[in-house]
Amino acid sequence: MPSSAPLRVLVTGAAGQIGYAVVLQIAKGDVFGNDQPIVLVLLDIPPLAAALEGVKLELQDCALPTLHGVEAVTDEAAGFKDIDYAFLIGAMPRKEGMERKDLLAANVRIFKSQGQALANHSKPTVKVLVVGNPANTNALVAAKYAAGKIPEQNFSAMTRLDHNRAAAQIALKVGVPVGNVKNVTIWGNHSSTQFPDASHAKVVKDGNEIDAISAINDNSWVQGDFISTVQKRGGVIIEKRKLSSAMSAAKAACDHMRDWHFGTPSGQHVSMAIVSDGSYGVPKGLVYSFPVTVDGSSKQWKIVQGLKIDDFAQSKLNATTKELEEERDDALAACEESKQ
Ligand SMILES: NC(=O)C1=CN([C@@H]2O[C@H](COP(=O)(O)OP(=O)(O)OC[C@H]3O[C@@H](n4cnc5c(N)ncnc54)[C@H](O)[C@@H]3O)[C@@H](O)[C@H]2O)C=CC1
Ligand SMILES: O=C([O-])CC(=O)C(=O)O
Repeated sequence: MPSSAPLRVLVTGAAGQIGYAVVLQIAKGDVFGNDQPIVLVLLDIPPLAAALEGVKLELQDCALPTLHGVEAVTDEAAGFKDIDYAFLIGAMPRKEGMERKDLLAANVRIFKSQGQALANHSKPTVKVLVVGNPANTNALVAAKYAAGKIPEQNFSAMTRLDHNRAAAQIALKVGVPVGNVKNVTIWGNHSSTQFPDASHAKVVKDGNEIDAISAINDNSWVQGDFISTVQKRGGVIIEKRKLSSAMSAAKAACDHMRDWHFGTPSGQHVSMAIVSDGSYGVPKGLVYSFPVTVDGSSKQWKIVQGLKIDDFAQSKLNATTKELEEERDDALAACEESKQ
């Protein structure tokens, strides 16, 4: 039987397509465990109040022992009150032919306002995952507007979907189940400049753990199709579904938060976009995807240090850094213009 006090978990955009896919996984214990009670707080915009209420009713109808309460709200102050974890998903998705940074003007205001709401209403220990695009820069904005109240280390943006996509591509190439692949890395922005890096990954093949590079044995693929497939996967899904990834995005959000809550398995790292501390020469303050390990008891992440970066990798790191600097400058200018 559940014993500890319920965690308050906020999902924004809960009436949207990722929201609908994510809430069940959170509510049934996939993220915080089967013996951790939770109260789910669902936030969306006022025109979606009825749809949100419908999601709340369905969650009640799931009869889940871990779900101790569901609140459906359209007011930020109520939504952010005393929360322990925030899945910030609510934002406009891109359509065919757009880059994620084309969403900046529309979405950045949401994250400025939610940064302020976090500062004013949430627990100072709250852990924040930004999914809404452009995710890295939205997280930078939210962290900036919560500064002084919520430590910047508590903010992250989602590159776990890219990480999962990269592991899946390696598994398909080598012919092993995806569970046999670990330690891929996504560097930089959740955009087409990201650098999916197989060079530190390991694969279990025929019962032996070996370097993914040896198992793949095709360097032109590692430096070519592997990278471009992962970089462009979101766009391909939109082309085919006419909607952006939702099932896989929801699963990745749950993976990200589960590892933050419980810690990463020994000997494994995952990719999280977090506020750069200057590691690997990435300018401090950019929200940049790094290889990280998480200690489950302190819930603190650490950037894996000392990975070898060759000239090829460095040029990729530099390109995604440049894009993030431009996004940051555009976002901060847009925040200055919005007078709320
Ligand atoms: N980081 C990543 O890997 C991924 C990010 N995304 C992004 O996630 C976001 C959500 O995608 P979908 O669920 O497919 O979109 P959707 O359009 O189905 O749902 C978005 C929901 O957010 C709500 N919303 C808008 N403004 C809000 C606000 N201020 N407060 C609360 N809710 C608000 C909308 O009313 C809508 O219900 C998009 O920006 C999309 O590009 C999508 C896939 C992967
Ligand atoms: O591509 C998009 O716009 C949605 C997304 O972020 C992804 O699927 O990675």
